[in-house]
Amino acid sequence: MVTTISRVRSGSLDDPFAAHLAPPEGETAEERALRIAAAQDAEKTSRQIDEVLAQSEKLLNKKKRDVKILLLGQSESGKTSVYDFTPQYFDSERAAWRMVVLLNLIGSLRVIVDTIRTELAAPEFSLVSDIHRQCCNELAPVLREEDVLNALISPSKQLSGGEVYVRPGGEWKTILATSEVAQNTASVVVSMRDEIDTLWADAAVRELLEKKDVSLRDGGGYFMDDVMRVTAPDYVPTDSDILRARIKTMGVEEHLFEKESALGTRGVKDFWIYDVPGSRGSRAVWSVLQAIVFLTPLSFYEVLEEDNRVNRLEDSVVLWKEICANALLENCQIILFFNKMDILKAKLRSGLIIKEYVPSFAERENSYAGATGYFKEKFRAYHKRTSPKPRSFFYYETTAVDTRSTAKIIGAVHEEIFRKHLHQSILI
Ligand SMILES: Nc1nc2c(ncn2[C@@H]2O[C@H](COP(=O)(O)OP(=O)(O)OP(=O)(O)O)[C@@H](O)[C@H]2O)c(=O)[nH]1
Ligand SMILES: [Mg+2]
Repeated sequence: MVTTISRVRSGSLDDPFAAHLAPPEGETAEERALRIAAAQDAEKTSRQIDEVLAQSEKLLNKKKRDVKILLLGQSESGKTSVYDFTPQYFDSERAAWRMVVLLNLIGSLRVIVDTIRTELAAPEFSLVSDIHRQCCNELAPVLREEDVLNALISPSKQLSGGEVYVRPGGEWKTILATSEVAQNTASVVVSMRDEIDTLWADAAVRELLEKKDVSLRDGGGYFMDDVMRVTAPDYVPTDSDILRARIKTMGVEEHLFEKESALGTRGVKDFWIYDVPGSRGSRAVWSVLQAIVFLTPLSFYEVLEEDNRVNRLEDSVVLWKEICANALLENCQIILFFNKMDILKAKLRSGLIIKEYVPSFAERENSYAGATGYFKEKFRAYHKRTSPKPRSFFYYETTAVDTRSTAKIIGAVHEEIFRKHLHQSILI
């Protein structure tokens, strides 16, 4: 979940672009230990991702004449969503996605059961009673299935921490679709569907969740309102279920996006899209790319989940400059997507005042056009200033969850990338 900061933190910070990663003032020894432990965890995850990427590099090198596009952007920027609009892509995979939906459902159920148990353990008057305790006990076998499935598909237990990570390459889909263990999980959930639904429909439970500020609806992976539908024995996920389902990829995910055989002159055949979770990919992979699609939400009003002292937009800008300046990428097209524009519009409608977060925005028009125009110029200026040699600046405003408009934009982007690639391979 993302925390919202109320204001720019101190007068000395001009705006998010100027803020820095220094430890907070007055940090206690305990806070310091926690911060260092978190950094070490992140380092470990990043090392594992690098290993996967090193393997991918070999794969990439075999695809010399194909077009290779890397999706980049901080965690949660929309990299995976932006290519999720091709329904045919999912057709063979619905059995696996059914399991992801069920896993997401169990995840929500776990949050509910934990909240009830905590309340039951509290000494004072409680909203829930022994009936709920019994209900939670009955549901324990369902909750256990979460670990069972995670053990089946997660490459590392330590990394999962309540969230499901899978290895890249789609192998997990085959496992989920075909393994007996997964089939058994589905049967356990199906056999308890009435109990799950009853618990979710319980007024006291709803009141408790509200009182404890437990919001299950944020983000993807929310299926509680569809319990009876998604736990039907013959349930097959719809496209929109698949888009909503949430699973994290550990390492790079490779998609063969489309056969460009009609355009396949001079052996240029396919478009490969690489989706790397988190923000940074391996530098070695960069040298073989034709294009990077760089995603950033304009979330100047938010701080990073992993470090609440760093503004999210500032973090994106740091990465943007690094990408633009990198010598390995000097021939690579970099295409900027301002994503989650639906959220920005909604925030502005509900009264967001930009200059309260970005003082340098000053008296410019506090509107969607004002915001996108201002930040576009910032990104363009960094692009121009840091690129090793001149190159065009490509920029789009996107709402990745709006699949139809995104499909159009991606189509245009591919055409542009393809044209440049063809041009270059003729020159070589
Ligand atoms: N409202 C809205 N939500 C979006 C948009 N793009 C993505 N999301 C949601 O934001 C969340 C994160 O999107 P992902 O595509 O998983 O982000 P990611 O960049 O792949 O994240 P990692 O894999 O963790 O690096 C998901 O719940 C998406 O449904 C958008 O344009 N608008
Ligand atoms: Mg992703």
